[in-house]
Formats: sequence, C-alpha cells, structure tokens
Amino acid sequence: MNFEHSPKAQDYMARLTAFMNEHVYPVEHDYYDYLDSCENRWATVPMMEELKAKAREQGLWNLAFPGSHGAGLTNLEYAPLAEIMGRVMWAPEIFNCNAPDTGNMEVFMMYGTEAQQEQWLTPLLNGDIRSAYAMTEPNVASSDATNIETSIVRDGDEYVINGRKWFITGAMNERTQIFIVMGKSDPDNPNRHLQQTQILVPKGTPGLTVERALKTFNYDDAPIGHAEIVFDNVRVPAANLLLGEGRGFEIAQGRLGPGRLHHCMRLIGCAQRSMELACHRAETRSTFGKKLSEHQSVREDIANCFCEIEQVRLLTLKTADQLDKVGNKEARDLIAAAKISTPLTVQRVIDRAMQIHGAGGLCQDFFMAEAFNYARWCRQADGSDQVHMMALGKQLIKRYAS
Ligand SMILES: Cc1cc2nc3c(=O)[nH]c(=O)nc-3n(C[C@H](O)[C@H](O)[C@H](O)COP(=O)(O)OP(=O)(O)OC[C@H]3O[C@@H](n4cnc5c(N)ncnc54)[C@H](O)[C@@H]3O)c2cc1C
Repeated sequence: MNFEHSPKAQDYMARLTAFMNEHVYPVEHDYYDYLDSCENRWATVPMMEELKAKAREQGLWNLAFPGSHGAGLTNLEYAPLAEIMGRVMWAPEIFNCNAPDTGNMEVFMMYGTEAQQEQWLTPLLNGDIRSAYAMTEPNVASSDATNIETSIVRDGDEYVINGRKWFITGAMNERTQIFIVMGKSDPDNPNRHLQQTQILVPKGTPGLTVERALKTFNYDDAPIGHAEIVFDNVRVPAANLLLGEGRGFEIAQGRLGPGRLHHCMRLIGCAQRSMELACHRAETRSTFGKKLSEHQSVREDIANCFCEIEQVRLLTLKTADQLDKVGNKEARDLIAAAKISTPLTVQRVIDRAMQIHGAGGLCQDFFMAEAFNYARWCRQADGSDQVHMMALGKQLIKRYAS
C-alpha cells in the first residue's frame, strides 16, 4: 500500500492550500457579515463570484470529476482537496465542487441526453447556474425511496407532476435553474424498483412553487438553503425525462456513490481544522494555574480527536481508491462504512473542540458550531445512518454467514 499522495494530488494540494490562505480564510467572516446585512439572503454573493473567477483562472475548478469534464483527478486524488475545501463551510462552491451540484452534474454526465447536457451540464460546469435534486417528501418516510408519492404521469407529449418535497438543497438559491425530480410513473409495478422516474423541471415552470426555507439547528445555510417545494400540475415536455420511465431508482443509486464520499472528505476537513483550533486555544488560555494544554484531560481529548480523524481519513481514502479501481457498485460496502462512520466521528471531534473553546466554541465567532450542524445533518442527507447500516449489515451477513 502506498500512503503517499500522487505528485499531481500534491501539486493541487499545495495550490489549493495557498489559495485558501491567501483568498479565503482572510474573508471567511466577511462572507457571513455580507449575508447578515444584505437584502436577499438567497441572492448571489458578489465575493463568491470574484473568488470563483480567481479559482478558475488558477485551474482550481471542477476538481471532483475523474473524467474529461474537470481536472481529471481520481477520487483518491480529489479526497485531500475536498478535505482542504471542507475547512471553510462555504469554500467548495469557489471551486465548483459543492453539493448537490457535483452529484447533479454526474447525473447529467451519466444519464443526460446530448441536448440535456448542452442545456444544463455546460452551464453547471461553468458555474453559471445551480441545480437541485428533489426526492425527499414530508408526508412519507423517504429513507425508503419506494414510499415516494409524487406522481409523474404521461399526457401526450408532456409529463404532469404533482407532489410535495422538502429539504431540497439549493432550491432557495436565485441561481438554481434546474430541478431533478424523482417521482412515481408506475406505482403499481410489482417490481418496486421500477416504479420511479426522474425528470427535469426548469425553474419558473408554472405550478412549481418554492414555499419556505428550512433550517437545521437554526442554520439556513444561505445562500444555498434547503427548501420545501410544491409541484401542482407542473407540465414539462416528454424530452425532459432522464434515462427512461421506470429508471429513477437506478439513477438514484448511481448518483450517490461519489457524492456520499465527498461529504465524508469535506467533513474530515471540518474535523482537522477543529482539532487544530482546539490545540491553539488550549495553548493560549489558562485555568487553575496552568495552560489548558497542560491539563491531562485536554491532552486526552486532543489525542482522541487525532486518533479518530486518522481512522475516518484512512477509511475514506481507501474507499476513494476502491471507487477508482472497482466502481460504485463494487465499492458499496466501503462507501456505506465511510458514510456511517465519518459524520458521527466528526461530530464527536468537533464537540470536543467546541468544549475546549468554552462558550465561544458554540457561537458564530468560530466555525465549529456550523461545522457541527453540517456533520449532524450529514447523518440524514444522502440517507439515514440506519439505512446504510441495514444495507451493509445485510451484505456482510450474506457474505460471511455461510
Ligand atoms: C440538510 C439536509 C439536506 C438535504 N438535502 C436533500 C436534497 O437536496 N434532496 C433530497 O431529496 N433530500 C435531501 N435531504 C433529505 C434526506 O435525504 C432525508 O432526510 C433522508 O433520506 C431520510 O429520509 P426522511 O427524512 O424522510 O427520514 P425517514 O425515512 O422518515 O426516517 C426517519 C428515521 O427512521 C429510522 N429508520 C429508517 N429506516 C430504518 C431502518 N431500516 N432501520 C432502522 N431505522 C430506520 C432512522 O432513524 C431515520 O433517521 C436532506 C436532508 C437534510 C437534513
């Protein structure tokens, strides 16, 4: 096993770190100040557009795609880069590497027609528009995609869509132009994995309403956001179908391999930065006659942070390597293991770092509180922990029981 990053990855890591040091960390809080003072929290943040232009100029753009659409990095090479971006909550978008757009771009790459790619993939790759992926519904347990109730019904040359979705990331943002919507076109099909269909709904289509922004632990994640949206007799041309009727489940499965792992990679960046901040804090404040860093329990907390970060980083790197070598399907056990372990572990690491910071660790002056929120919601987004455990456990029992 070679634990060294490739020369190409090392080159990108150095350039990305330099970019973060020069252009991102110094304005990290300005970004939030702008959002707090602007009139529309869902509008484009001018600073973001300036940073995107700089990143693109420096070739730090579309780093997530192994193929010809981006920098041509493997998943293994991308992992340390996503970790570096994950150190600032809003940084991935600067490099066009943010969720859910990377996952949605992959959907267009894998399943889009040429016309769909030209209309939606090209502007997404250019960072000119944003996109949303609409599957989860408030009225059914959406962990089980076969529960989805939104209907997609053919009517002549069109499809008619009716349903309600929530937690749709990106739907609040003014630049989001396209919704990839999962619904049922054949609810009575005895094969419950052939009931679903995915279809493209452009923003502004009559009957599509963004009703409200949802918050997690009171974070609205502006300007991206997570929204509740309604489809009321929304009509789109039949050409907006993705892949074909009844193939929605297949697309959902294909979409989530790398996307799930990208969250893990970014979360490791959150954890690493939290640990580093905790070390700094512990060294610079004192209680009961000695530095915090000299108290045994503080050293233990920091040591445990390190141990746990190493564990999930190695797991994530191994999973990325397997994704490159054997693909999504064959690497699914490791993807599940990383998806189960990383958010929970990172949550624990950040929690320790917050504690070492005292009351300050819980407030907006440090990035830990928002990062904790991110780790916590990653235990639901892209599938609840329990669903991944169910699938992984089933596979393992099948493999080892006989
Ligand atoms: C911030 C955020 C952003 C999101 N972004 C998007 C998005 O862009 N698009 C989108 O479509 N969705 C999005 N989601 C939704 C996410 O994908 C769903 O929340 C997730 O799939 C779970 O569905 P549910 O919320 O309906 O939970 P339910 O299906 O109601 O599950 C509730 C709980 O039941 C338990 N459970 C379920 N199955 C099992 C089992 N087999 N064994 C044991 N326990 C079980 C688990 O504890 C689970 O948490 C987002 C969620 C969050 C929090």
